Amino acid sequence: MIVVKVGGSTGIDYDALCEDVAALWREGQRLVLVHGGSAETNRVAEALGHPPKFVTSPSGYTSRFTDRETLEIFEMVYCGKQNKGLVERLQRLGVNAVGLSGLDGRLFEGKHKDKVRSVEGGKVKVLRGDHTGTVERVNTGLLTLLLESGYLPVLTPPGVSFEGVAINVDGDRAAAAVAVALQAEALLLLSNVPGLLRDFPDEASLIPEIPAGEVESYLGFARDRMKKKVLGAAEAVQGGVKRVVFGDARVRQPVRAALSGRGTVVR
Ligand SMILES: Nc1ncnc2c1ncn2[C@@H]1O[C@H](COP(=O)(O)OP(=O)(O)OP(=O)(O)O)[C@@H](O)[C@H]1O
Repeated sequence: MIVVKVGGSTGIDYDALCEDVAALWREGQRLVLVHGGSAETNRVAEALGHPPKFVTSPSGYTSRFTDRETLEIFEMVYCGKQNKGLVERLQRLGVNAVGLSGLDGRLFEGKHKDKVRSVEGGKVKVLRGDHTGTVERVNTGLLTLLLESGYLPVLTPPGVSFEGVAINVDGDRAAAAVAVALQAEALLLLSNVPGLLRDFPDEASLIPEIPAGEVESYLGFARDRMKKKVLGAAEAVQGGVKRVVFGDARVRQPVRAALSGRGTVVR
């Protein structure tokens, strides 16, 4: 079992990704696909007159402030355009893909965080009305049911709170939770960079390998949202996933490339 998370940043080649996924699936590789949609969500939010707002916590993590309207735009893009775009590509390639959000069947369940602390102009402010959370429980039973019946699950945030409210969860960390829940042999986090760069955006500064026990000490190289990927990788290896790869989703055969060790390999 492998879990592949493909981001939603600009430059990602979704056709190449789906061709690779479909070929591997036909060869018998069990797989779950998780995806993002941040760039398109920003574009649609601007177009709808509700521009995105990002907050940086005192510990340096950046996240989308998700009020109810943002959550609805987020769902339109993640559960709509992005999810169905991937499912359609896979269906055209003969793979019976099923697209679900973390709300469906309580696939990604966690605690609703209504408040977020944000550093603005050197001061810490508390913002209320946030719909975010962290995945604490994965509905493994539903995933197994689908996989055992021959369906390829294509999963996306949002998740669901214990009270049944939609919450924006980080896609990389959700993918890590799925990989741990399914005891996957590998988690591939594919985005629009070659891997974790020591000196972002210099692509020649790729870090080829990170020992599993030292992932968190590499957080310092990651800026803004890359930090969540590094955190997700740490959570996956701590949860028993043997290998995590930060790979490039702009290339042909991006899944095979990451599986063969191209990118940043954590093990
Ligand atoms: N040290 C670094 N190495 C590589 N990328 C970095 C680094 N620091 C910051 N980044 C940024 O992290 C981005 C990848 O994270 P991001 O969450 O934006 O991507 P994604 O997973 O494709 O999107 P989504 O949030 O839609 O799933 C890169 O596009 C890059 O701009």
